[in-house]
Amino acid sequence: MVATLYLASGSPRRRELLTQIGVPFAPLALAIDETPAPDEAPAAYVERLARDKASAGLARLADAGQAVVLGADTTVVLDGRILGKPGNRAEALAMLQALGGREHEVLTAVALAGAGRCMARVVRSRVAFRPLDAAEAEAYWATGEPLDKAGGYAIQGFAAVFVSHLEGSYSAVVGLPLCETAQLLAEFGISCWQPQSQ
Ligand SMILES: Cc1cn([C@H]2C[C@H](O)[C@@H](COP(=O)(O)OP(=O)(O)OP(=O)(O)O)O2)c(=O)[nH]c1=O
Repeated sequence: MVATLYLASGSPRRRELLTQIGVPFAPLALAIDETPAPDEAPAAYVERLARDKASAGLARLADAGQAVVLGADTTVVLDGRILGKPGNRAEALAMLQALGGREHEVLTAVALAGAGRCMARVVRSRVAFRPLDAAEAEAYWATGEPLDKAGGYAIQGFAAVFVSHLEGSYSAVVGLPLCETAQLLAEFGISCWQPQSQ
């Protein structure tokens, strides 16, 4: 019997990305503390959060024996420093100014929990921004896009005009590495490209 997949995420991007590869799922709302531990390395941090989201989601389900839960986490890393979601305008402007004219990393982890195990993958991408001035950062803030995005920007949105180079996984930067996600799903017997009626 094929397990039911649950997506433990409030991110509309993750819902869209999973739908893009033809994987049906049920949404699962979760609240997880996303504070990094002291001196936690960025890759360890995103993997821990993705695993926590998947495991906490599974623990919430009555039919956990038949379920697989997907959790994911994305963070931006500049000079080894984790840039989470900006809490306000000043933080967003500072992040954008710091990212301008530089290359940074985007780390996304995806984890699947079910059938007594939890498997995770971490995907690392490099993104370069062209230089941007204070007025552009301010104008970008005014679009409303930065607030709920790691690093204060959305590559899939208006911030695309800042991105001069990308090396790695575009879907991972948006929030879910689709190649690695499909491989993990296959480990749990869940295929992609499923007909919509299923
Ligand atoms: C860098 C970048 C991040 N993001 C988003 C992806 C994630 O939604 C968000 C990072 O925060 P996350 O904590 O990874 O995810 P979330 O809080 O939105 O959703 P949940 O924890 O419930 O799964 O930033 C973009 O949409 N585009 C980008 O270019």
